[in-house]
Amino acid sequence: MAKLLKQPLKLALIQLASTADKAHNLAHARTKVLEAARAGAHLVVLPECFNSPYGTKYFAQYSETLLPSPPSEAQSPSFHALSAMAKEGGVYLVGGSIPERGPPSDNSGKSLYNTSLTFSPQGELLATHRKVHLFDIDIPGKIKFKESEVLSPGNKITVVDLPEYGKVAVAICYDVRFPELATIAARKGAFLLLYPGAFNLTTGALHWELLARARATDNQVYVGLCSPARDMSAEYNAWGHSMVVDPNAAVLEQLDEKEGIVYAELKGERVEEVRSGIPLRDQRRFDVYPDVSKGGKFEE
Ligand SMILES: NC(=O)CCC(=O)C(=O)O
Repeated sequence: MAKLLKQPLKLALIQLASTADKAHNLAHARTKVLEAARAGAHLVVLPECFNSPYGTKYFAQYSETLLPSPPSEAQSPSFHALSAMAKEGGVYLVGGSIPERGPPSDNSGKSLYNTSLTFSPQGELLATHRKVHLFDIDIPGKIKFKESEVLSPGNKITVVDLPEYGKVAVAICYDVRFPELATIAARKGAFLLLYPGAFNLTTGALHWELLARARATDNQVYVGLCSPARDMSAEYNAWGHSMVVDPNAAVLEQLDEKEGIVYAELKGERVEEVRSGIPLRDQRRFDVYPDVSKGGKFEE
């Protein structure tokens, strides 16, 4: 069977310290992406909302228009900055996420999205992922957040082909809580699930590592979670702890809450070794439950 990951890949997750100043954030992201590229990274990832503060009241103010594609510099300075950093560094770049303004995807009339752009080492746009599961939670006394007050959800699963390496799935933060999305992406051949994300101090402590390791265990793939650095003067305090987990759910590297870069060397043999030791792929019972990756529906 052909390897899912064709050759070793050095992954870098940038736990970026962002501010309220978009131009500064873009310039700072460039410095860190080029640092990762100089360190030999082939695939570099930025955090969720890396160019803005994270909060429902900021999405409209920081939003950019991506359509028609490619947008002009005035429509989307972040698109152009990300494309240029990927090209300058000669790396694949998953550009975290940015607030996007676009036509509404449903009848809510809401026209803002939380959107991730992936670029090739030549600076070409390879994929766009709009956050599918919006972060709506209410834990009394701890945290209440409702992205759906202002955002529309995306409607597709995003798997990007990096021709020299293989397929990578990109989703955003709260999407990690939904195992179907990860399983469909893995069954479509992804060797790595990447989630730019900004968990908080309540759920981060409880679930961040657990979910990364769960998605790796379920699917026997690498998982990368890339957070902003924590800023206690901001309204939303990100958990940090960007991490890479291997296909057997071992945490390969993890940061604390401060700015930094996590590096990990991903190998196709490791995916194969884990899958041949515990051969879940040959043991599924699609006679008992449907194959969600083929659009199967459960019938009682
Ligand atoms: N930005 C997000 O989607 C946050 C998700 C989160 O904190 C969670 O607990 O899930």
